[in-house]
Amino acid sequence: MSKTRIAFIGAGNMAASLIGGLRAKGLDAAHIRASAPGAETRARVSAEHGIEVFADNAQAIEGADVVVLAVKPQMMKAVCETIRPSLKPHQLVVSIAAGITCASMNNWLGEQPIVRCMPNTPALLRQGVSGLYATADVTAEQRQQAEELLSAVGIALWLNEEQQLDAVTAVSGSGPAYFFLLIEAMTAAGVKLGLPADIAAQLTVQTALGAAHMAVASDVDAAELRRRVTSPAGTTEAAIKSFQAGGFEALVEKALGAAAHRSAEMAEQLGR
Ligand SMILES: NC(=O)C1=CN([C@@H]2O[C@H](COP(=O)(O)OP(=O)(O)OC[C@H]3O[C@@H](n4cnc5c(N)ncnc54)[C@H](OP(=O)(O)O)[C@@H]3O)[C@@H](O)[C@H]2O)C=CC1
Ligand SMILES: O=C(O)[C@@H]1CCC=N1
Repeated sequence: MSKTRIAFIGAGNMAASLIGGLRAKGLDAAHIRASAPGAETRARVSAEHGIEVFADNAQAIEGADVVVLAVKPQMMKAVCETIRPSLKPHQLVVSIAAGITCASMNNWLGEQPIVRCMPNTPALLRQGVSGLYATADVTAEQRQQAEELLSAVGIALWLNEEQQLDAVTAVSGSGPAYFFLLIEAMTAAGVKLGLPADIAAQLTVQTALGAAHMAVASDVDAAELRRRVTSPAGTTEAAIKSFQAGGFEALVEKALGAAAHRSAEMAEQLGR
């Protein structure tokens, strides 16, 4: 990784997280470039990370080993078209865009080694998790470069089938939002039960953090950890019974199904 040259197309939230992770892992700022249309974005990312920035995407990818596409899915086609004439066959393209397939990117870019990934926003704190899929053109060295890029901001997990990225998007890509929703709902319920809002929020967030740490550190699964909190005929049992009577598991399955479906639908709508 120390010699890899990386160009980011798009310098928003996710790109800035990845750049921060790479810098923290010791990648020289001179090996990283980024492009974005907004002068403010360019000034911010350059000031924060000391990297060279460009308004022109084609200029940004000059000399790069890895080109990271970190723009919104709706921008991917247009962005691919801006870099296609300058892209060299050996340059690895890494896309983090939701719902844009490798086949679409190959149509827009020409035949090119591609790694398609789905990271998530805890990458900002280097606590992210990503799913990665590589096309057949990707070499072993390029797989390693992609893995090092994503593991600079968390855990990187390889998938054998591209379609599984729809499920990764549903579970972990969008996942932080589900936990935030639960935090919002538990805080509001705590307030309804008589707690001051700041106390309800602290109790909720620290409980989420503690539970996540336990789930990571424990050698038993989440179901067993839950059983250990749930005393027979106690308070937790009353709450869990209420969740389950409301169809909690089925609702979670339905929600994640909707996210995965939307990912596949975006591939269909935006991939042309
Ligand atoms: N947010 C999330 O939770 C996750 C997002 N993703 C994926 O990551 C990608 C980026 O998302 P995110 O970082 O949140 O988005 P942001 O909106 O924060 O960043 C998008 C960036 O793209 C730049 N951009 C827009 N048009 C162009 C162009 N023509 N050429 C070059 N750059 C351009 C924008 O520039 P400017 O700032 O100047 O407008 C901005 O810097 C998306 O595809 C999303 O699906 C993946 C996993 C999780
Ligand atoms: O909501 C979205 O479409 C993006 C992809 C995963 C998280 N945010």
